[in-house]
Amino acid sequence: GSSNQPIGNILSDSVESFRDALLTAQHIIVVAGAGLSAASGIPTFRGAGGIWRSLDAIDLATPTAFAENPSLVWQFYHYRRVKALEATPNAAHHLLAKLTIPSVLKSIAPDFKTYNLITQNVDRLSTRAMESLLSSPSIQFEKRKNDIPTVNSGGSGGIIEMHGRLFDVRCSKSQEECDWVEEDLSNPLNVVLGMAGREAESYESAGSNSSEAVKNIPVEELPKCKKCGALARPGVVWFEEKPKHLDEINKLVDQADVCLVVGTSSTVFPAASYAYRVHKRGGTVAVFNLEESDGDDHANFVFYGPCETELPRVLG
Ligand SMILES: CC(C)NC(=O)[C@H](Cc1c[nH]c2ccccc12)NC(=O)[C@H](CCCC/N=C(/NCCC(=O)O)S[C@H]1O[C@H](COP(=O)(O)OP(=O)(O)OC[C@H]2O[C@@H](n3cnc4c(N)ncnc43)[C@H](O)[C@@H]2O)[C@@H](O)[C@H]1O)NC(=O)OCc1ccccc1
Ligand SMILES: [Zn+2]
Repeated sequence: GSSNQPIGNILSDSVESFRDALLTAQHIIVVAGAGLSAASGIPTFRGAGGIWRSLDAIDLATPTAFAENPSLVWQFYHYRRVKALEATPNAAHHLLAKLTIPSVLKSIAPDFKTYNLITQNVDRLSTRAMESLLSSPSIQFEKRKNDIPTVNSGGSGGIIEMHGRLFDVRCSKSQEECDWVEEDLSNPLNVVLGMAGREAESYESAGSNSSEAVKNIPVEELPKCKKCGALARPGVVWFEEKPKHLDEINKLVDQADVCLVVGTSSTVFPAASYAYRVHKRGGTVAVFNLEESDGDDHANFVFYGPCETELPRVLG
């Protein structure tokens, strides 16, 4: 573990001991981050992945950046929409989805009552993994046997997208002023963004990652609210903005006795505080990460390596 390990926080990587802890688990939560989608080709925020057109992703995901340059921020999110549409869920997404099947989860956590995924990712890959699970033949049989949860069915089996959804488009006015929002999977989202994206790609393939590739799209050509005609924005939660579903999440965090921390650097709050809260109450925390992260400080177990192989190895 990292040098500033608090005294007494013995970190184990024993699959056996972790599986033992699951035998008495009742309320299981998973807190996931960009590392969950890394194997699907979605860049993470840290390292090279976090740089778009030589701009830091974290600086673009703010209300200020959008107010100052909506053209730039829309091209950033359009790029991520294209990436996320081209991507497919990986083994880690599928494993976490499969655990929503009671008979599957019971085989490793016989006493479980609730299981919920709290994701910081906006790429919709966990939902797609769930949708393909629900449409798979074996599930149809299981469905008839006992009630399979639908996505976000409150209580258990839910996928909670606390930082919003990349494919949601909403009015840029405040909720109170205009509550228009719709999920729009069209690619491109609009012609101008499509053209800008394609031109940028030619830049990129010419090896220059420069901000020159960013077009200056007039605001009136950017996506519009279909209710009041105002400028629209991506339906994600930007820094300084209140995350979604906080009440439901806080209830789940307060009752959880097992928390899996998957592919997150545990640096963005309040998401980074959940494992700590479970650990402080004597719950079991297991971190799945390629490498050491701040999450190790409040964990009992750590499984270093790609989560797309470690999750199936430890929980499959
Ligand atoms: C930078 C940080 C210090 N700042 C914050 O936390 C801020 C401010 C703050 C609030 N409270 C605090 C307390 C202390 C300090 C600061 C704060 N928080 C906020 O602003 C939040 C909102 C934060 C949400 C911002 N939106 C995102 N995303 C959506 C948009 C978009 O995506 O564009 S955050 C975004 O960045 C974060 C990136 O972190 P990760 O997902 O973990 O990704 P990262 O690249 O960092 O790490 C990847 C990890 O995976 C590992 N990995 C890689 N590959 C693999 C692999 N294959 N397998 C396993 N692991 C792997 C790597 O090793 C690495 O560890 C995610 O949360 C992601 O969603 N809002 C808020 O607090 O509002 C107030 C409020 C509260 C209540 C009521 C009213 C108002
Ligand atoms: Zn509107």
